[in-house]
Amino acid sequence: MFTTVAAINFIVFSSIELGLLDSVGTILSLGIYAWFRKTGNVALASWMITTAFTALVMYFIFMVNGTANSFMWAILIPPISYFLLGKNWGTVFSAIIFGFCCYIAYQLYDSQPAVEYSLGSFLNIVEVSVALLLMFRFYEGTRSDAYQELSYQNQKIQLLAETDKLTGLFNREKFDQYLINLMSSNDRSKTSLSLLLLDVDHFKQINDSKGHLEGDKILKGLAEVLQSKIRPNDLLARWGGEEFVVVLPDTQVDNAKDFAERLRAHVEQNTIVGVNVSVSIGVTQLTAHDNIDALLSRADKALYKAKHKGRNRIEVISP
Ligand SMILES: Nc1nc2c(ncn2[C@@H]2O[C@H](COP(=O)(O)OP(=O)(O)OP(=O)(O)O)[C@@H](O)[C@H]2O)c(=O)[nH]1
Repeated sequence: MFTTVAAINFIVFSSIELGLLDSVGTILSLGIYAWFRKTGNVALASWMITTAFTALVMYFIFMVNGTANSFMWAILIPPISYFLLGKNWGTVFSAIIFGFCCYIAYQLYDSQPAVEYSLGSFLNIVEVSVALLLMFRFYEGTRSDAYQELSYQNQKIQLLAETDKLTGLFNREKFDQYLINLMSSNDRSKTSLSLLLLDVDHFKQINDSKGHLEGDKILKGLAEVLQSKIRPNDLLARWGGEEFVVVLPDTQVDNAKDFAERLRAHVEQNTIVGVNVSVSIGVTQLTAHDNIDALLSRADKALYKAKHKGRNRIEVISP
């Protein structure tokens, strides 16, 4: 920008002084940029640019004594200083430049100069307008890029916060949240909602004989099997350890029992990553007066019953 303005001043106005001033601006900008590329010191480069630009603008306004719409150049200081130095120093630099303009304007007011409108006045308006336009375009670009990046990172954090790392299923927090929402949604889904609590049998023995890593693979494999068996509206989550929970909306307990039996049989009849495993499942249904704890406690009792009765089976506790 300085180079263009310097050329205009040298060629159009034949003004050595203004041309030199803008050449100093060009040299300073290039010097600071080169220094920044070498050191990567953003903070100091921002200070140097803002200070140099503010000083040059003040000197220019002083030199032409506020004539020819030279005050326009002061408008560029707030966007530059706020963007590069932040809220506090942006305010300081803006106050300095506007205070300085008021001072010069006050002198002019006293001396009551003739109103003049020259090619210089016009070019000052054009140059500052173009600079402002480019500056705000750049700011908006960086703002929307930052916003997009932030949204993306937020989504990632949200996903991490509600996902179980090993299986990729929803975790217990997400499960709680989902169930609370579902239970408060409407009465019909409230009372026809069933829940399965599923636990791998003798998993400690599997871990002991095959190793913890193999145990992890089995949990992952089981999660995939369960996921492939549920409906799109059902929710499968890892309850913790070797326990999984399945929420079946719009499902009466008899249907939930049949589904649980099919799941159990499927696991029994197929190997998971080459290992024979079995699961026990506790089944129950939500009542109109249940809260989450009461519902889960019933499912847990049903699961305990299944374990107690020999494992690899399902047990139902109806409300
Ligand atoms: N590999 C692996 N093991 C886990 C994980 N979470 C819990 N476990 C193991 O799961 C086993 C659960 O053991 P128990 O609670 O005694 O239950 P169990 O051996 O399955 O016996 P029953 O439930 O009574 O049939 C423990 O050995 C835990 O270390 C995990 O993320 N990965």
